[in-house]
Amino acid sequence: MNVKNEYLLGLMERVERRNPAEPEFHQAVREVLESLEPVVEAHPAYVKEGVLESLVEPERIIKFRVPWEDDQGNYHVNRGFRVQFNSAIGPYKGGLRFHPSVYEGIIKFLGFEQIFKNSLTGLPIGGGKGGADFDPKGKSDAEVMRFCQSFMTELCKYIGPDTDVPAGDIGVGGREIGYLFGQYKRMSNEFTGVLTGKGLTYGGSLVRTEATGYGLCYFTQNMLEAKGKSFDGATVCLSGSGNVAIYACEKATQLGGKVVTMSDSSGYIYDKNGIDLPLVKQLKEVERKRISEYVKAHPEAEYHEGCAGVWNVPCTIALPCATQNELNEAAAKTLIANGCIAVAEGANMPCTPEAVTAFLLSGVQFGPAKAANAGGVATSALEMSQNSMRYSWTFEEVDEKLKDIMKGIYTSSAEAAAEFGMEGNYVAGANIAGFRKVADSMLAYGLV
Ligand SMILES: NC(=O)C1=CN([C@@H]2O[C@H](COP(=O)(O)OP(=O)(O)OC[C@H]3O[C@@H](n4cnc5c(N)ncnc54)[C@H](OP(=O)(O)O)[C@@H]3O)[C@@H](O)[C@H]2O)C=CC1
Ligand SMILES: O=C(O)CCC(=O)C(=O)O
Repeated sequence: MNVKNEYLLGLMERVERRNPAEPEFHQAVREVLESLEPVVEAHPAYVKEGVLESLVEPERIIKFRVPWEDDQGNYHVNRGFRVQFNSAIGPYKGGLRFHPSVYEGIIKFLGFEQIFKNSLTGLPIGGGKGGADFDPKGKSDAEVMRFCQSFMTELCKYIGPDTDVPAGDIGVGGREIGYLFGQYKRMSNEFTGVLTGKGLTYGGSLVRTEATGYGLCYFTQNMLEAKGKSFDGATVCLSGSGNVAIYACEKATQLGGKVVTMSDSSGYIYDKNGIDLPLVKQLKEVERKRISEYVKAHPEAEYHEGCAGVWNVPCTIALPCATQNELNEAAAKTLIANGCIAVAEGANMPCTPEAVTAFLLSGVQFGPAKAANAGGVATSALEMSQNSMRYSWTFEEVDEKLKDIMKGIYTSSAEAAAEFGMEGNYVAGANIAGFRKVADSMLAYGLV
């Protein structure tokens, strides 16, 4: 770990020892602890009163069996998780991921990141995350429904509108949230804002679908403006073709950029004329097909097997929006050599630590996930507010609030970095700004 502070070195060693074989969780904790070195030295109470030790330990981990039946009558058992990481500043809040790669370490890394991200939004939401090692890909709607109902039959015992409010993430979109919400309502006999990302007919918020991708572009726009730059005329490379990627593509295009790539876990497309987004929406949101199908309608575009190659395409702005550790040091160096000036993380932790270091050292503006993709959870918190008020804001009202929140996140990250002599380092700035509000609340509570 890149710090001299003995306490932080010891704490990191303890995290690795107590959470073996969870490299993603170690990576997320290491990055935050590195950023906190100057804060801890300036404020010894955070160490003396055990705040940091508590912060790296989830308040609660729920792990459960999810039995379900497929359309052929075969039985399956998956594993479900909810990590309720930190409720110092509000009810646990964070998405559910359904993907075969899910295990406890992935959910812990995501839940840990969520603590700081949620704090940065300025809204009263704690950090949590959940999911299952279930793969919705290739399953029928009926199979997904049965899985979601079984998952919620257990999860409903531990969540509630003032306790823990899950939402979507990889593999959990509007369809899954509908099935999950329906089952919660049935089990609890209450119509309550217990999930976000709900459909507009049953308590969802306008802009929540678009929010993570739009917010990512608003954050990037703030970052670019600080250097007198903008999206206008920029070539943009995007990875992923799910919820975050689709709406990042839409907003980047509206702001004057030309998005030329998108990907899925099989490969990527390159369309030098700019991505045909209505086609991608049809393929991905409606037909649930592979991104390779794009070139059938656009033979002038290219499809390449292997998603990592997307970063070889020259661009001015790169927005990784697929998954963790998808952009490594070699890819970062290629982007830098090709003239990329800004990278902002739509996915959670998509850049490896070595890639982040390469960007920071070369002067590429870098927006870390905790700050750059916080628009999704911020709009979820706005959905919670609307549910509590039994009221709905217009699209324009929510979009304005989202813009203000992203500007606030940019400003607090930039100011915290500058305060500790790391101007322009938004990684350190976001970690410090997100940490302080949570840590000061924990100090106020005493040892709990
Ligand atoms: N949805 C939200 O509001 C938020 C999401 N995020 C983060 O954004 C990222 C994307 O989430 P979201 O768009 O919601 O998820 P979706 O399930 O809608 O889309 C995920 C996309 O990423 C691709 N992908 C998934 N796993 C891999 C992999 N191992 N390698 C390459 N590509 C992969 C998928 O391809 P394929 O279909 O082939 O699997 C798909 O294109 C995640 O890191 C998530 O945690 C962050 C903040 C909020
Ligand atoms: O909207 C939410 O509550 C969850 C968003 C999320 O999972 C994330 O920010 O990674």
